[in-house]
Amino acid sequence: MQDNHGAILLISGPSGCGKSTLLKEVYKDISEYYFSISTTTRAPREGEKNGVDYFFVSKEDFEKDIKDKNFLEYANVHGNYYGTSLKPVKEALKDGKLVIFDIDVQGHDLVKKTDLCSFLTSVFITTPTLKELESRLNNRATDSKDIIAKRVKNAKIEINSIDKYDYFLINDNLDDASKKLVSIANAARIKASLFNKKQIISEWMN
Ligand SMILES: Nc1ncnc2c1ncn2[C@@H]1O[C@H](COP(=O)(O)OP(=O)(O)OP(=O)(O)O)[C@@H](O)[C@H]1O
Ligand SMILES: Nc1nc2c(ncn2[C@@H]2O[C@H](COP(=O)(O)O)[C@@H](O)[C@H]2O)c(=O)[nH]1
Repeated sequence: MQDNHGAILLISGPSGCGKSTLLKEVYKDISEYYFSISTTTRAPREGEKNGVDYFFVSKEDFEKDIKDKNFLEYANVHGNYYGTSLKPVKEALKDGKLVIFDIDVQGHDLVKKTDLCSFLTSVFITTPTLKELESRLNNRATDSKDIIAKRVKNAKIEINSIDKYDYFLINDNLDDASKKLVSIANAARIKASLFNKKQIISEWMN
């Protein structure tokens, strides 16, 4: 019986709640993972590297990828395209890796509709308050006032999707939140391994 199962850990949450910061902490404590690097039409921020943070592409190239069916999911988020490439995700799952998605609520809904949903564990992350979210976006100082206002406005819409997720995590104290996320990542592998139920039942019956 195969015991090397792939799994998907999908995290969403309003811009600035600390998803990337939390993931950096989690990577210190988990192994055999693959972070799905998204493709986006957003301009790179200072310090962001192509192929590390995102694959930064033009709108035309993104639309060609849509046409060629290269995405598992894609969405317009805060005015730009973002998408998850299907091929590397499938390969990582085949290799038994824990595949990590940092995607928005629309992407979550779309992944849930695909045949990869059996591998999925999802977590919605927030700050304790909306004020704290705004303050983190301001302190991060990577976006203009207009962009921050748009992201805070969208946060109020995104929070309504909270009940669609398996877990809800408040990123208040970073250390506490990252420990909880490590536990969820480990549970995600166990959940995906239950996929083998049918195989076990059929072995018992034959
Ligand atoms: N627990 C925390 N307490 C205080 N500040 C935090 C905490 N976690 C993250 N931050 C800070 O909040 C800011 C936003 O964090 P981060 O960039 O990780 O958010 P994000 O959810 O990945 O945002 P986006 O969706 O825009 O990519 C950063 O400046 C980060 O240092
Ligand atoms: N539906 C998707 N959403 C994605 C993807 N990659 C990132 N995101 C989400 O976009 C926002 C904004 O990110 P930022 O880097 O511009 O601050 C954030 O909520 C991400 O989770 C994707 O491939 N698909």
